[in-house]
Amino acid sequence: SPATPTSASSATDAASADGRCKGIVVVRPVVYGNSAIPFGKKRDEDGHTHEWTIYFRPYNNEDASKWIRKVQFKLHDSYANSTRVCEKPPYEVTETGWGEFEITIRVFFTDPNEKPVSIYHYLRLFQPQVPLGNGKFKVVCEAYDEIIFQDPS
Ligand SMILES: O=C(Nc1ccc(C(=O)N2CC(c3nccs3)C2)s1)[C@@H]1CCCN1
Repeated sequence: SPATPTSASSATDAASADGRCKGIVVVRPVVYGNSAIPFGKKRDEDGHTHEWTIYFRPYNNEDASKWIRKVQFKLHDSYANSTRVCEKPPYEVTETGWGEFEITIRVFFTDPNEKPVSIYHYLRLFQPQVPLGNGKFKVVCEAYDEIIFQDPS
């Protein structure tokens, strides 16, 4: 096979037969998690106690749609349409409920060579509290992570 460059002076130098850029690593910092606000009292019609939002976003304020094709949020099966799809930013779902459960976040990429990734977040309604300044509080439970693309297209 033709001699491959020992060091890629640029991504185009490192392109190989399959169109991937060998030796290139792209790191995408992300944040995912949920916020929640208590109603204050249980809602009579369904017993729900909180409004919450589950979200996935780039850590920096970039246009995520350049590398993210869509984001799916798989809620508990008791929710109608329990697989929610965001085709464009913001990648978030706001719902109401009374308890905590695991949500699967599945991220699909614009690069057809990249498989989707699944991220698991346990919805939190009670801790950690963040004061709103008016004697009330919200809950924010989120994590920083990085999506690593090895030899991207
Ligand atoms: O809480 C928990 N699981 C939950 C699953 C779903 C929950 C919820 O909040 N809701 C269902 C939804 C709807 N109600 C009516 C129509 S959809 C509102 S809570 C577990 C149990 C032990 C520890 N955590």
